[in-house]
Amino acid sequence: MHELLTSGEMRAADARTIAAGTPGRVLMERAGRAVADAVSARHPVGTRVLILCGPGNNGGDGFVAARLLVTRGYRVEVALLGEREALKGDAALAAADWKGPVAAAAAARPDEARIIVDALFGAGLARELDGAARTLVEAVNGSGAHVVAVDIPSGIDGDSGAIRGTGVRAHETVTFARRKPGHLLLPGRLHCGHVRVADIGISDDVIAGLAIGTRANHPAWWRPQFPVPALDAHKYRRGHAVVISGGIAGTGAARLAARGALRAGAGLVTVASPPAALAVNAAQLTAVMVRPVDGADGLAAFLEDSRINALVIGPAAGVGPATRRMVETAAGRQRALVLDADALSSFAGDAEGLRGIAGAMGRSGVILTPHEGEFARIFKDQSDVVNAPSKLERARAAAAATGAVIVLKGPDTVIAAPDGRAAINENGTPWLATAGAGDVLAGIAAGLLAQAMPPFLAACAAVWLHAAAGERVGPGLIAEDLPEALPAVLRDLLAGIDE
Ligand SMILES: NC(=O)C1=CN([C@@H]2O[C@H](COP(=O)(O)OP(=O)(O)OC[C@H]3O[C@@H](n4cnc5c(N)ncnc54)[C@H](O)[C@@H]3O)[C@@H](O)[C@H]2O)[C@@H](O)CC1
Ligand SMILES: Nc1ncnc2c1ncn2[C@@H]1O[C@H](COP(=O)(O)OP(=O)(O)O)[C@@H](O)[C@H]1O
Ligand SMILES: [K+]
Repeated sequence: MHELLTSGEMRAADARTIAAGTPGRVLMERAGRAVADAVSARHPVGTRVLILCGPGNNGGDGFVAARLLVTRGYRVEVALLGEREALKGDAALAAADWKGPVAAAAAARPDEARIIVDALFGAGLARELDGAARTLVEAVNGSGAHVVAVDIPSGIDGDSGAIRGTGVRAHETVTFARRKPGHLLLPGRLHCGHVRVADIGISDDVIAGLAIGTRANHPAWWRPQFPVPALDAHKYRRGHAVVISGGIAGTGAARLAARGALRAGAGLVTVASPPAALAVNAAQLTAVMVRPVDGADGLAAFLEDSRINALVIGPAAGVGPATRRMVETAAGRQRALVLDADALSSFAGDAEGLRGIAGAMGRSGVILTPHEGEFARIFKDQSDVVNAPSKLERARAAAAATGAVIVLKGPDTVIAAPDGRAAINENGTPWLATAGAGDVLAGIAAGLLAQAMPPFLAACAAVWLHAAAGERVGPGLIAEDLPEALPAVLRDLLAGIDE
């Protein structure tokens, strides 16, 4: 149920269902019924409902909802954007079954409605809203009515979440079969309100047959591979993660990451500290160990210990050749890697260099955790990456370009694998927008890599756990709280209580 369908994939699902014997008009009837159900679930019979229908099948769903709501006793008004004679196919059939008046869109009075059903544009949105469509959407947004969007708020691009000209701000959205990327990606998500998925008879088999590559990031699909210590576990079986510390004025970030890795379950975690910062690190670490490691040569010597199997490089590490050499040293010794912050900025404009790193890693895997600023810095010369049509596709293109798992952070974090799989995260809280939160995320990812979780799933799990920890702490959250919130999050996760 967590697949996210593009408009093209939804069309394919529709076509396959119709080919298997369910007429399109029946799908539309079920879609319209789900919209009518959403209205009648919350609003008393007799309430005035304005249904705004567009020129395509989204409008057809609106005509069905109008007919059903009248039979249930609602005071329904229908306004159509475009000419009734221009309606085609199932939408024309649905309009013919509506026996009430149809006003022109220009005559609609959104400000007088209690409820507005937005059935203007759905998956067929093809360009920016302008003219009458734009005026109507702006009137809806200014109306104060409760707005129910059909499929996706009109003006929101279902594939990218972008606003095309202007976009309806809905209180709830009823979509069909599965959600679409635009329901999760910003700014689309902010326009959708509560999203409910209605079953209109597109089967799970049809969806499975489409081999959908994008999902909402949900534990259901990575929990089976989530590392849980066996009865006879010992710490070395749970992996040894290492975090490279910055210099004397920049040690906190590494400690945050290290604490995240330890709480995520790595058996041992060591902060590898420049000798000059050793005392600062040592004074503040207990369960996390600390070792003096001097530059790339020091790291090479430290990595003689083959039990060290995952590293975080980047938090407060410093931008420049010294950090790059650390990354190259770790990659050459085929340890799983999480590259964050300064390690990413050390590859500004050099996606090719990162590709070399991922190429040197063999099967160990590398996870890159850029925020938007770092992402833009790395890929500034890769127009196919920076100009991809959505955050989802940018992350996917970046993963393909580097051969690394990409975690493109933010309120709608996208996790993408080089093989094209991608997940959009939806849990979390804006309280995570605080210094050091990203360092903890890098550490959690490394903790899972140390326990041999496959890199893409480890990245998905880390993002979800980090966000769930953020939700649990909530107001007042500081980065130090996140590792400490993990035990309760993990307990619920492993008990199957999904947040
Ligand atoms: N695919 C499916 O499985 C199902 C689809 N259904 C509905 O069908 C919708 C998709 O229908 P369509 O493909 O007909 O597309 P839409 O109804 O979303 O929009 C297409 C129409 O809008 C016009 N248009 C697009 N962008 C415009 C703009 N910016 N300004 C003015 N006009 C614009 C197009 O010329 C076309 O006439 C879905 O969103 C859903 O609501 C449902 O009936 C149930 C089944
Ligand atoms: N508004 C938000 N809602 C949810 N999560 C957020 C929001 N803003 C930031 N985050 C998350 O917080 C973390 C911040 O990381 P980052 O930008 O690297 O900050 P820092 O470098 O200070 O640690 C990321 O995991 C990001 O996804
Ligand atoms: K709509």
